[in-house]
Amino acid sequence: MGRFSKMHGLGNDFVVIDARGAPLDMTEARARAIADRHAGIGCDQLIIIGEAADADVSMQIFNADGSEVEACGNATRCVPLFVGRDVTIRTKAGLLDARLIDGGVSVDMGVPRFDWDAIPLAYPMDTLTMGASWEDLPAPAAVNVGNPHVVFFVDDLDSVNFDRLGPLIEHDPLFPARVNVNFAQVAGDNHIRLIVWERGAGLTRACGTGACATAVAAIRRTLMRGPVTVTLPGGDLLIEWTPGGHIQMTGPATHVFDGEADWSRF
Ligand SMILES: N[C@H](CCC[C@H](N)C(=O)O)C(=O)O
Repeated sequence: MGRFSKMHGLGNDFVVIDARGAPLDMTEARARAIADRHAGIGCDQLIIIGEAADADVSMQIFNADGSEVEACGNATRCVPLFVGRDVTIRTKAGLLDARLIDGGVSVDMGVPRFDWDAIPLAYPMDTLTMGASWEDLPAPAAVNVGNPHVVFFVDDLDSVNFDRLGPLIEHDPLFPARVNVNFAQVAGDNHIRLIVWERGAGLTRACGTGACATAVAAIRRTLMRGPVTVTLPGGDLLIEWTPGGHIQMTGPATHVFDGEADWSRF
């Protein structure tokens, strides 16, 4: 039997497995089965905490479709709560520092990247205002914050057909690694409303890396100076970034319950 914790960051929910001392051979199929909300435990992402030679812990991230990915902002905020102290985390995207603060967690999410081949895109293109369009959406920005994001700034977020445009753009051949699709509306000085169709998970109640990518794109486009409050369906994140620097993301993390499961059954 293996122990796990059910956790979430603003409603973006996770099954977090402690594999320190007991490495777990996770496959895409097994991750998909665990994440399944009908036949499994159910989550947006499956998170495996392991040992690391160069950090306090390692973190593996699997989307609900089973795909293993590089970064997950909301889950990164859950790790210090799970471990019980401030931690440096080894991820596929690099080393991340996460520390407990009054009422939440603050994470250094590293330096964003903007080159077309760092997003990645299938061919060279400006990533501040992309030369690509989908139906009546405006030209987006693209940002890599450990994982790939495309950001559309729209005038009326509530009029966007997320369920149609989300998967259409996620799977567009312009994005050889697929992409997380961010629909953003400027809501005031240093305030953005955001809804994210996540790569490998669909619409979620929050996306931490999406909030980072969107705030960075807004500052790059001089729509605001920051720090930026990003309001997602599940609540608010504070994103701080100045060009050339690291992104600092601050927000809540929630532990819901602990459980046990026989992973060989999935
Ligand atoms: N769907 C993302 C991973 C989870 C990101 C999100 N849950 C967050 O909080 O950053 C991807 O495929 O890159």
